Amino acid sequence: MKEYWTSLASVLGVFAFCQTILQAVFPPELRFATVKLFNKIFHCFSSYCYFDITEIDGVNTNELYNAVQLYLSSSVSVTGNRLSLTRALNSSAFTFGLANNDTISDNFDGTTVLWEHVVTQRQSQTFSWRPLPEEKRGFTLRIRKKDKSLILHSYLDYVMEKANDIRRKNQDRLLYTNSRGGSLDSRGHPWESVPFKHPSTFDTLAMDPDKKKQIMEDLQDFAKGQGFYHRTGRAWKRGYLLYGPPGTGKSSMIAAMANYLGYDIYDLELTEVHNNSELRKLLMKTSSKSIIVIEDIDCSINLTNRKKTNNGGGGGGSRSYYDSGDIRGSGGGGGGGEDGGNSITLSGLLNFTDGLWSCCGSERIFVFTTNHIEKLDPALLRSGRMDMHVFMSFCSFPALKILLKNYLGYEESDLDGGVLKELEAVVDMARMTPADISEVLIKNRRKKDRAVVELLETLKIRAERNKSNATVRMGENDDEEDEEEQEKRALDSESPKEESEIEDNCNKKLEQEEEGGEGSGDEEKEKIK
Ligand SMILES: Nc1ncnc2c1ncn2[C@@H]1O[C@H](COP(=O)(O)OP(=O)(O)OP(=O)(O)O)[C@@H](O)[C@H]1O
Ligand SMILES: [Mg+2]
Repeated sequence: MKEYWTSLASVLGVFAFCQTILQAVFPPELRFATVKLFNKIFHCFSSYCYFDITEIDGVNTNELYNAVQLYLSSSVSVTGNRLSLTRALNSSAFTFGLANNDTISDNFDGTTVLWEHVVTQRQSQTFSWRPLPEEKRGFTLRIRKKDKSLILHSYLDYVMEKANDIRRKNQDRLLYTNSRGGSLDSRGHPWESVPFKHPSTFDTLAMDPDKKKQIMEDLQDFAKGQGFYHRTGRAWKRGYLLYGPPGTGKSSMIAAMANYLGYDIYDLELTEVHNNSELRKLLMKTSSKSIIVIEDIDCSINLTNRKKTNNGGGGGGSRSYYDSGDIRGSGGGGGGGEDGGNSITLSGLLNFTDGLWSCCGSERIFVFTTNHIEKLDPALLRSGRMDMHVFMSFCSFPALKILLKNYLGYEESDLDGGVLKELEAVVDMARMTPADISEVLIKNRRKKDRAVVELLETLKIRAERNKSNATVRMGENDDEEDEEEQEKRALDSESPKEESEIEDNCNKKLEQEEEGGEGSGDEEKEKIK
């Protein structure tokens, strides 16, 4: 044993001596060149090639390093013995990482590669504009020389793509706003973000199931359509215009879209943007896989400064949500179309949605919402800008069934056939929005039977009122101001008088029900189970 230690000490001694001689005799440049030469000779005889992916590239963070770290986290969590664990800000999951100087192999297209996580102490602090971490981190990728040209690029693309998927899955989606009015944050970003936690989904959205399915399929086709858009020479983006009366679910639909696709939302407040170039900068700072939203586009800026098309009374071309019913044509008037000190032009907005700049980045959805489609310039509505126009209407019978299920847990079979028929008969004529209907249901959610009775009463009264309004209107001449007033009344929530009428009717009905169904024959049978 003693001999062993003596020989080890002498070997180390000789090694240290040689090193001192080398350092003393050879200048650093020569030493460096010698090491390089040895490395070269070693690599000539090795059948592998190595790629270093450092955490910091110059002074910038290397995106590939983060991607590799995330990518490997999915496989090391299964195989590794000693792992590092992190949870990023806004993340809803833990990330496993390869421990320092540990290795892991991976398979791609039948080829095995080896990853090593290399961590070394950074030598003396060199000058830098920003403080660098004390440790130098990086990954070394080892690939067989013969496989290099075959897989390197596709493998790294695959790693990046997988990492993005993992990031999206782990991370809470974000809702961005430009409400700071053009000022930038410390990292030069014009957007502020908060975690996006809106619970609306396509399941909770009350609308015609066929229309819903069509939108969901369209979104799916878009998300999977990279190849298609590339082949057809189109920018990978899609525009949706959601229009309809207030409270019909336009904003809820945007949230459902984001939740469905897992995209972030950029809520663009146009009134906070001062000019076209600012608008362009905002666009450039959005990420792919996102939905860019402009709500109430007709109120944001004056959008008729390209050409006036729709003033002067509801001619054939203008559409509005009233077209589907029996009311009027054009909204006329400026609404909120004041410039308000900002100089965004319609052409600026058109370029934003469909100009050359709109293609920087990819996989983006533009959604505009409005209560008054007839006020928008047709240029904004054309395909390519707004590819799909979705009319969010008053509550229909299929939509009502969805609300009953979501709010009261009632399936169609849980309700009496007679009640269902009555609901179906009045719901269209009542022209109530899903927001109004959900309010009735929320109010009575502890007493489900009462909720249905009250809903039915409310619908009946609204339908009756609309019917008599329509009759009066048919008798009068079509004075525009008059119509506007009636429209307002139709959209108003029920008056106090109406409310007490509904209350009385409900109480009467429920009392009769409690009495045990002796009373009014047929009507009494039409009760909720
Ligand atoms: N189609 C719908 N399905 C389910 N809930 C709805 C629907 N429409 C409205 N609601 C309910 O009404 C509330 C208001 O809806 P939302 O904000 O989406 O309406 P909107 O069309 O965007 O209105 P506005 O035009 O005033 O912005 C939501 O919180 C939601 O609960
Ligand atoms: Mg809205």
